[in-house]
Amino acid sequence: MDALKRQAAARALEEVESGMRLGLGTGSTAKHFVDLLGERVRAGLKVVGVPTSEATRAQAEACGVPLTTLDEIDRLDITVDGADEINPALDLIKGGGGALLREKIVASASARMIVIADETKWVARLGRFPLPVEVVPFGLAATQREMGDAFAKAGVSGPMSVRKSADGHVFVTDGGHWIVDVRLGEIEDPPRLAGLLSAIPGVVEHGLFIGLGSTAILAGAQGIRVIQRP
Ligand SMILES: O=C[C@H](O)[C@H](O)[C@H](O)COP(=O)(O)O
Repeated sequence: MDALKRQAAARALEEVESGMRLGLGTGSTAKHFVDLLGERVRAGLKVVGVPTSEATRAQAEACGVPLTTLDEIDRLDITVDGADEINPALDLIKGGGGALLREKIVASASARMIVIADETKWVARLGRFPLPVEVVPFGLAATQREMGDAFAKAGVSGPMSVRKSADGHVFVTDGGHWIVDVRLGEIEDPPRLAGLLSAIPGVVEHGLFIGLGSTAILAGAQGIRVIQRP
């Protein structure tokens, strides 16, 4: 599986040209991209990156990829990032690694978002992967009640759990927030659910990426598929 992730990352690197401003994703697949990008940078490629997490920042710095921020430049050419699920509309579930907030800000500031993944991430309908929802710790129970109402309006339901780290403590995002993972099963109308969740005050962001993915690069046993958003 790791070899497939690296193949998808290598194919995405073919889209990168000198002078580009890049969004650098987070997770085990995006990590391959940053690694391969670092090799090209050390060989002379001129790019600048905006990392989507502190983990990616540390990796990019170690690889020698020059970094900037969205305060210093206004637009990015391409963001390359992984996903937890990808559907045929190239809508995504992201946030399995907890980086969804910065990932969405960076993808939104990019002319193109290239999603890299192994074939197992491709699904007919989003929702098998628990939907991550980033929340403010204050008023958590009230926020979860409103989330439950939003799920009911969107025709889905499922148990919610506050994400824990391996050490048993509550997982805290780079932004200082918590993540509620929701096991919904198939989501019939992801754009509608995305809108309902975004309207809840205690929800900082959610892992539904609607209309952001431009291209998906999927690596599988039969080779690589490149899919453009319809
Ligand atoms: O928060 C994490 C990100 O959304 C990741 O891009 C996503 O979870 C996919 O990660 P991986 O490539 O490790 O499966």
